Amino acid sequence: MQVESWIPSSSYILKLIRAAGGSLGNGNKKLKLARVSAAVLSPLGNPSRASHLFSLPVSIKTLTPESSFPFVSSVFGRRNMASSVLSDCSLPAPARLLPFQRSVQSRTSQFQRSVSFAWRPLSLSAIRSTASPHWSLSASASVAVTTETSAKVIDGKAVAKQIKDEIAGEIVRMKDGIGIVPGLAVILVGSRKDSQTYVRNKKKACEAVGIKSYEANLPEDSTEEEVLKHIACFNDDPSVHGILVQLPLPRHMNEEKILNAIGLEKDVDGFHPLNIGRLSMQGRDPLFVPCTPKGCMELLHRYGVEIKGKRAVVIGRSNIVGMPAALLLQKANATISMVHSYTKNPVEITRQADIIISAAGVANLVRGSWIKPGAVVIDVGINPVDDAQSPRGYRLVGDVCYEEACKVASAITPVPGGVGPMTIAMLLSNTLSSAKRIHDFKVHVHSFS
Ligand SMILES: Nc1nc(=O)c2c([nH]1)NC[C@@H]1CN(c3ccc(C(=O)N[C@@H](CCC(=O)O)C(=O)O)cc3)C=[N+]21
Repeated sequence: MQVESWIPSSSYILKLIRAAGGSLGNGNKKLKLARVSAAVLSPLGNPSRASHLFSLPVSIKTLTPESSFPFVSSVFGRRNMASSVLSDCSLPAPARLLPFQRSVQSRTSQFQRSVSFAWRPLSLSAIRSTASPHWSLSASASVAVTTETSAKVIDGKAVAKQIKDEIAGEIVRMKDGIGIVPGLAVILVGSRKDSQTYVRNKKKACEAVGIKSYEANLPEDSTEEEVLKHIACFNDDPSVHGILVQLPLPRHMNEEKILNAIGLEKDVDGFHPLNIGRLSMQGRDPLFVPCTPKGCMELLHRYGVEIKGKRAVVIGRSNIVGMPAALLLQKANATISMVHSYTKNPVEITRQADIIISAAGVANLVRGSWIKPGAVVIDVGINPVDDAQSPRGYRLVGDVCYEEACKVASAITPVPGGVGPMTIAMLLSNTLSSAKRIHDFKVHVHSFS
């Protein structure tokens, strides 16, 4: 199955809703408690599948890619965006149909066993040589193994900040050494609010570390040729070391054709098929690794999580996250399984994992019961759920029911503040290493990139 073509069947959506603790059927009592709110994004703006749900007692929103609802399933990209915003696992307990029922005693002992794998209690050697004293301090707090277990929070924001500081230092070194400043060009087509926000954030991040940013904003109705012309221009521009075409592109454009036009040596997103192809081959290395999966791996490394020989499950198989994440994990010698919309027993498979990377784009899909005690959980999902309390009218939640997962996992990334900031840090890192490669500037021993 191609993720691009994935529109979940209504039965799958129902399964997800149930898995997330929602209740859809008979029994008013259950219903009252479940307060399920589901949003189904129809890639064609056609609510046909969603309409099955209208007959059910859940509140459904049908979204189109043009909808003002931001950030829908960024992990899936455009045509494939199908997101169920399900009952929040912070809702009253009865909505959680899959509680963890284990005695405190046994849970503790299981933790002690698993912690020994996840945390070589973070000795300095477990952390990459780039770790600053500041960092090692925060990372060295080991996981509390108490009766009231709570996962260590993998602080993506702090790691990203540290990486950005390292990058800024390297950029000064490069500028002083050879008078070159790395440049990143971002092409944005159309006026999606979420894309505009992402592009703005990338620009700010570039400025903060000393990368020069270039921007091409094209109207929604631009032709493919116009986009290709801009790419050709940036390909030829020696001050540009990285080119990023913000996804998703408008529907009338051929994403593959456009991404293929980016010069391989400037493909800082790592989406070029040759880069992805090399990622999948033994003994080959891509010029660039896609930013989000690279950020996930960096978090695992910096928190001293051993990958070799471990069982890893990746949920979702998009071109930009799930697939490259699985390829990276297997390159790091994990045994990987991929869970997707056709997987018959996702809970059973996910529960075997020592490391879970979830990139499904479905809010609260992964419940506590999906997680093996002591597993490390990386949550890539950035799903908006309505929240009247929030100034934006929504808040972001991950694919993982954080509250439940905290009690089972040994470490977990929060949303926001987990993988998201790492994606941007990796983009800066890829841009810096591109500039270094193009200008043959020596990689600093301690530099990040
Ligand atoms: N060519 C291309 N490359 C991408 O890498 C790419 C893309 N297109 N299209 C959209 C997705 C999404 N994406 C994110 C980057 C940062 C955050 C991020 O920093 N998130 C913050 C929260 C932001 C907020 O609060 O609004 C966090 O998780 O803490 C999220 C999502 C990159 N993408």
